[in-house]
Amino acid sequence: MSEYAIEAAGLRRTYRSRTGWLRPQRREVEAVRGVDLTVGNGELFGLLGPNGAGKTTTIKLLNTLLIPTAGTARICGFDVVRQTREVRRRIGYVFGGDRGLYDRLSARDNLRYFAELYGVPGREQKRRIAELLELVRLAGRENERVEGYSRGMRQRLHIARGLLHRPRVLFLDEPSIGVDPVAARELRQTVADLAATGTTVLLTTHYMAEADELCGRIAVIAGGRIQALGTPAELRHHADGRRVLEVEAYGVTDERLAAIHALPRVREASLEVIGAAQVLAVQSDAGVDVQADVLRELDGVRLGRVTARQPTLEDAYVAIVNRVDERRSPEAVPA
Ligand SMILES: Nc1ncnc2c1ncn2[C@@H]1O[C@H](COP(=O)(O)OP(=O)(O)OP(=O)(O)O)[C@@H](O)[C@H]1O
Repeated sequence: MSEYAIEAAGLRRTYRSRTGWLRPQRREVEAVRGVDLTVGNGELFGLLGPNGAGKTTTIKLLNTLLIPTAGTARICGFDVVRQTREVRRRIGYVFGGDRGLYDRLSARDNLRYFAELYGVPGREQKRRIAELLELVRLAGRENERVEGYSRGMRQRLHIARGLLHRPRVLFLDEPSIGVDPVAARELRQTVADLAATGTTVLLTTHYMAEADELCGRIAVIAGGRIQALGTPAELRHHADGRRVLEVEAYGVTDERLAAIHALPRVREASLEVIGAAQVLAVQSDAGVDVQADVLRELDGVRLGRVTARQPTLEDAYVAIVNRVDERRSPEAVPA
């Protein structure tokens, strides 16, 4: 058995497309710009990054759905371009959202159908399906039609589907997208249980908290490149020596956020929407108090609590990703 479940070296992918009708222009988007990565057998590895960072493209290169423009990748030692069949036998792919299941069928019948499709031998099907229903905590609900399932239950059923043929490596692309917080917690439990069975999991997510809770190591990807890679504790160091001012607000515009970010002693400024409120997090160097400057920029905006706190992993993530935005070359170049 290969030492690594996933290996990527210099992986690149450029999309070429045409835009415009009257004066068509060829455009190239370098979605993945040289990714080097190794994931050990049985690891639960997170790929984290903002929209358009290149996460899905990276996954599709690794799971043989896209061919790399350059570079190589191996799954369990098999080359994703030259040994696709060997690779496909060893991988499962589950993506977010709730398409791809048969609503009129029960969970069990969905799994039976896909087991047939994936060539799971008849005598094994029953046991495997029962095992998986147990793993994704749908045992007891397996005879109900999927149309009555919540999003979280559907997502867990998707995971079961992706595991029917006992893949060594499971790609989980944004599993918690559109799922409510309680269901997301159940989903995280399923992913943790799955990793405990020894399956290697590559998980992509927008949510740092999710990656922090689940993953042994995380790669932060932005602008098509890995910007930082390590355990959650190691990544946290990217915000060492910072302090964070947190302001609850209602109605901060993009312009105001940009103005705060541009303040001379501000290192980062980010905005998160939590229910009806916005939470503005402003990073500065540890010894620097930017509160007065920030509040001046927020003049006229309704504010709630203002607190100073130590940086979290989320702040480290913002620092890593913003660093990229600042020095980023244009993403699309006319061909
Ligand atoms: N089929 C395609 N044709 C052209 N450009 C594409 C295509 N798919 C993705 N892109 C572009 O490639 C870049 C990376 O996209 P990708 O979907 O890999 O990012 P992502 O990190 O998965 O983002 P998200 O979190 O939004 O899904 C983006 O700029 C995107 O617009």
